Parts: sequence; structure tokens; C-alpha cells
Amino acid sequence: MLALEDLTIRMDGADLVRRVSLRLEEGRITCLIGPSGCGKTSVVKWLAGVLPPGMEADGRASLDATPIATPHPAISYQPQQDTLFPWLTVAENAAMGLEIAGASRAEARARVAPLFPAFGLGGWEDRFPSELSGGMRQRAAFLRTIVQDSRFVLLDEPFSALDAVTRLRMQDWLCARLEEAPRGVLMVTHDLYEATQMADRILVMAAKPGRIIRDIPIDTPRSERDEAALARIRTDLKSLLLEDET
Ligand SMILES: Nc1ncnc2c1ncn2[C@@H]1O[C@H](COP(=O)(O)OP(=O)(O)OP(=O)(O)O)[C@@H](O)[C@H]1O
Repeated sequence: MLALEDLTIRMDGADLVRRVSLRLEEGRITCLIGPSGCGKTSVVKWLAGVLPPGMEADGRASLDATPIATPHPAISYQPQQDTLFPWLTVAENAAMGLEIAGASRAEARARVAPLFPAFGLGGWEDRFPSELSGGMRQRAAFLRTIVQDSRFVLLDEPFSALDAVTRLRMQDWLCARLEEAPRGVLMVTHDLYEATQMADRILVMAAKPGRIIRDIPIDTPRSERDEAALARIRTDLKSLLLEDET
């Protein structure tokens, strides 16, 4: 289990995020939702160990109850922006995460190669990021992150640039992959459908300061979820988010 306890992030003397705690379990997806600017990305960046200079943070991370410093090899991270290296091909970019984690170039390429078709990138392996659409770049960045063997994965709006059908395909791919190889996922999303379809737990943040105001477990297995029950959860989520705006 990866635990984050009591994270407070300050900027210019004010609390941007106050006392956020959460736990990620292997095999479970936790979605983090909340209004724009409430600090979701900042929480994820802190866990990834890449909080920007100018933000100060107090908080504790632990892995199986042992305190850890971040960045940590058990945690991989896909930022909101695709951050592909423009001078590397799609195949080289996709393999980069594995190479940084210690795999040889050949081994990394062999691991990513079979995944390109499922990611809609078959035939684009030797192209450069500038030749790809925004959605393709996002899928290449997702591939680079998810192919790593880390026990925990932080995904910041991983499917935001995808069309509706591709988005459903990638959501299904991720859920199926997690059934085969359970990992703990923390996913930031603005899409309430995505959250209710995919999450085992939804954490709702409010703004000013950013804090968790609701923790909603969804215990029914994904394949057995009843649309009417999910619609009720989405209605509750909408009211919470609207209340926070007023
Ligand atoms: N690098 C930075 N330097 C200064 N301020 C920043 C930086 N990154 C974020 N902020 C500010 O911190 C606050 C929280 O931003 P953050 O990106 O964490 O929110 P968010 O909930 O993820 O938003 P969104 O849903 O729009 O992505 C915002 O007010 C934002 O303007």
C-alpha cells in the first residue's frame, strides 16, 4: 500500500492544499476529482516527487508502512502535458521509461513493440511527436508510463485529449491490464463517467484551500456495475462540485 499522509502545500504563504491524506492499494483505481485549480495536479506532483520550485510542502509518503522519499522507483507518473522528447521517435519515447528504470534498449523496445496497435499507434513507431495528433501523443505518453513495472501509477488526466471511442478503448485496456497485473492507480479526471466506470474509490477535492471533502468507495466489480447506481453517484458528485463553486 502507498499512503500519503497530511500533505499541505503552500505557495506565497497561503495553503494551496491542506492536510490531504490518501491510500492507494494494488489492484485498485482511485480517481481524484475536483474543480479546476483546487490542487489535484499539485498533490500528484508531490507524490511523484516533482513539485515545482516555489511550492513548499509538508507531508509523509510511505510504502507498506515504511516511510519513503519521492521520486521513488515503485511509483511511475504521467503528467498532464505529454512531455514526449521531440527529438526521439514514438518507439524511442515509449521505451524511455523502461530504459530509465534500467532495461536495456533492446529489451525496452521489445516490451513496447506489441502494444502499439492497441494504442492506435501501429505504423507510427518511427515518427516524431511533432507528426502526431494531440491524442496520439497522449497515448504514446500513456504507453511509456503504463509499460513500466512500478507498483503504483499516477495518471494526471491521461485520456483528456482522446476522442470518445478511443477514450473508452483505453479505459477498457487499462482496467483489463490491471486485472492481469494488479497495480495501484491514482487518476486525476474531470470526467464523472470515467470516474464512476473505472474507480474503486473516488476522492472529491474542494478548492481554497484544496482538501478532500468526500471519499466514495465503489465496491461493485466494474463488470457488474449497474448504470442506475452509477448515475446516482454522478448526481451526488455534480451537487458536491456545484456546491463548492458557490
Ligand atoms: N508551477 C506553478 N507555479 C505557480 N503556481 C502554480 C503552478 N502550478 C500550479 N499553480 C497554481 O496552483 C494551484 C493548483 O494548481 P493545480 O494544477 O494543482 O490544480 P488542479 O486541480 O490540478 O487544476 P486543473 O484541474 O485545472 O488541472 C492553481 O491555483 C495554479 O494556478
